[in-house]
Amino acid sequence: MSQLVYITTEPTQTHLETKTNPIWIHPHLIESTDPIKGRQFRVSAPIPKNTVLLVDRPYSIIPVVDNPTDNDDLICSNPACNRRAPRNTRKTCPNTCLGDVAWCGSVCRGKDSLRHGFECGWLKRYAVSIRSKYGEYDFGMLWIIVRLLASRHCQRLDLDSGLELDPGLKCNGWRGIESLCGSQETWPCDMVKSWTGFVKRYLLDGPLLPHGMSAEQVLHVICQEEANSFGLYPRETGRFPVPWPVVGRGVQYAGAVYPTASMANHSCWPNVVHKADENGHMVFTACRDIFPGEECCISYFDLAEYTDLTSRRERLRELFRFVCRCERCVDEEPEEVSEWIDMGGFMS
Ligand SMILES: C[S@@+](CC[C@H](N)C(=O)[O-])C[C@H]1O[C@@H](n2cnc3c(N)ncnc32)[C@H](O)[C@@H]1O
Repeated sequence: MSQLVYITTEPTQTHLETKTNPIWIHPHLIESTDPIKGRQFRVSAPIPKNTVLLVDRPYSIIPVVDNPTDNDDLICSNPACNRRAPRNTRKTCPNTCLGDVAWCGSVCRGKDSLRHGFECGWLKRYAVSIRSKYGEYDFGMLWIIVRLLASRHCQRLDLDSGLELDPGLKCNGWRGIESLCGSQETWPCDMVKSWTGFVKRYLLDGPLLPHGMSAEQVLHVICQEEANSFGLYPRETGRFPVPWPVVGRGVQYAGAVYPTASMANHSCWPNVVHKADENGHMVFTACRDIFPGEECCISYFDLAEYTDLTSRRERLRELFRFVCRCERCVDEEPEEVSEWIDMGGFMS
């Protein structure tokens, strides 16, 4: 059922540093489909430990920091940069739309003017009130959606946003966003209802947000974003067995949607670790030797924090609403639970 999709050259330092190169995929990384998990990555030939398997750039990325004015972790808003914007050298929005919006310098601010122009009025009008009314999580979710729409806007105008489509890569650009899993059926009715309200209040097509999509389409994008977005942390996620002494992945500094990296399924015994580089590009690295035909999985959470089967499954249920069917969980589960899940039951 698997097909070879990606043929690329070997990664080079120059490639990893190039901002216009949308993504890099190891030639032995292939896409296939699993009847339960959906799309997945597999390898077609042996992959030695420590090999870089994927470098993907975000289609939408937002900073996630407390007190942006005091924080050196704020990222540059220019998608072609996304480096840290230290407080003493950063440039802010002349329209003072939001303290979390910054650029590492005036060159990046100038290059990002079209993309930021799409979000600026919306942020100025709604950011403070959404934050105070609904809190940081919902504000972040809505801002990621606005930034997805902003990237789509730039891509449609065919401007040099650094997000241009490569015809050989079906997961890149807005087409990649459209291919993400997640729909109204994935999420409980009360969440979908609340998101429907958000769309009507804050995300409708209009002069403030000229995206040309219907409310139903925007709601679908939220359902996809919630099933696929990544938190960015200063240290890698997914080493197992957990090294001793335990070193956590650190404090989240950004949230992002990666069209290709989103194809990776979760395992509680992952063979791939993931971490964003200094440009916010998501890098997948083999954390052990991987054999031909094996699935490549990352961990969606910090394995040092959730150790037993129940807490791991509960975490995934909370975050993504699925029952983990990775090798480790299936091995650890009592037989009657396994039969119940196979019959379509859901763990509560
Ligand atoms: C980020 S997407 C991964 C790619 C996805 N399989 C696809 O088809 O696009 C996350 C979704 O994949 C599925 N998934 C990922 N890991 C899984 C696992 N360990 N067990 C069961 N389903 C899994 C769940 O449906 C989850 O909501």
